[in-house]
Amino acid sequence: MVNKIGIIGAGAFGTALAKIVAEKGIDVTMWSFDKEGCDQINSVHENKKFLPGIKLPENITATTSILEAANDKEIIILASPSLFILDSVKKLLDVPFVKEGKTTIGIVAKGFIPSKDEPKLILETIENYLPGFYRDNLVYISGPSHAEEVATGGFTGLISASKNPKNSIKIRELLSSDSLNVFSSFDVVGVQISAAVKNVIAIAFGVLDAIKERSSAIGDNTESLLLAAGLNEIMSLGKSLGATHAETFTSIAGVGDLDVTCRSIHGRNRRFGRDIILNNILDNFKDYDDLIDNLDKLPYLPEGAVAVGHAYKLAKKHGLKLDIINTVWNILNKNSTPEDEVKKYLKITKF
Ligand SMILES: NC(=O)C1=CN([C@@H]2O[C@H](COP(=O)(O)OP(=O)(O)OC[C@H]3O[C@@H](n4cnc5c(N)ncnc54)[C@H](O)[C@@H]3O)[C@@H](O)[C@H]2O)C=CC1
Ligand SMILES: O=C(CO)COP(=O)(O)O
Repeated sequence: MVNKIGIIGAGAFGTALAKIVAEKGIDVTMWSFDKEGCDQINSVHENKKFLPGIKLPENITATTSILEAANDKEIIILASPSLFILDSVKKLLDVPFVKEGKTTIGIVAKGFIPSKDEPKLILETIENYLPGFYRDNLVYISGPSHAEEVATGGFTGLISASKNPKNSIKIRELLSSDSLNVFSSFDVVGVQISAAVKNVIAIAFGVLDAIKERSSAIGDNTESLLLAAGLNEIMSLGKSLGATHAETFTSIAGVGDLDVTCRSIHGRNRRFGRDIILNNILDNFKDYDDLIDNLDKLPYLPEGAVAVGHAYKLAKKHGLKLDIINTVWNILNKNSTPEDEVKKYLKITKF
């Protein structure tokens, strides 16, 4: 029986998972990037910036020392956003328990990692940094799981994907609770592609959703069309990159997460798409690079804005015509107006 774990990253999701685990009587040490957030978790038992209004159990403690959070823990969950995950992994390399392979590592970040040749999946990148014995032993955790609902006990399904079934079961047992139902999968590639690309589709969905408020040319029918087409793009890219199980895309890791990210009021990628239309948010950035360099100026993190650049490159490399990914890429690069890009995608002339 595991009695203490480390969670690297004290954002909304890391905190929500910490709460689920701590309520089972397992002590949780969280690594927090920011000192103020760390102090708040320890003093008032709340993560006011990333998960406000949620009282945290007292067996969750926070620290700004990765060593303290990760050493001597049988399981570590990496919950930094995809943009920063590699920095967190590099810091883990000095942790004796990690160096000696004594820990099982789960990862929840959704996105790609840039590399010289072509964008890489999170697990394969992390494996290359960690000692060799972690190869094929990491666990990827995904599924439709907005932190706000996980933290308040909203019934949620998750997928625990690993090439090593013992490890996926270990994470499944750690996270399973009255409100969290966790399933195992071997398809680490399919699950990761689904998680990264649904964020891109959700930006397109948000754009459409905002236009829907202004025009009867876009309705629920149009949005479902986008969802179905989006799932096809996820599947095409997934198959090209080595997804092993077709069922991944019809599971909670595929269509489930796509649906919640597109439709939930908690969805940040959807919100970003809506802000593009309703608040002209792209006017604040010179170009795509400026947007990516200044993502931290937004009040929320739309990881799909980063993922679209990677997905666009991968689609090109694999000779895939993925129209929604192209549309979001064109919108963020301001190749024409978002409305014109949507018209082009739908092959219509006016709203
Ligand atoms: N929020 C959600 O509902 C869910 C999130 N996820 C995934 O979990 C990962 C974490 O997302 P959230 O918890 O939502 O993040 P968040 O947006 O709530 O928090 C961002 C976190 O990043 C930290 N941070 C900022 N700059 C940093 C840096 N330079 N280095 C390291 N950390 C830094 C912040 O201190 C904060 O802890 C993401 O990849 C996301 O896709 C997965 C499922 C659900
Ligand atoms: O992955 C998520 C839900 O499963 C969170 O999606 P957003 O990043 O769009 O909020």
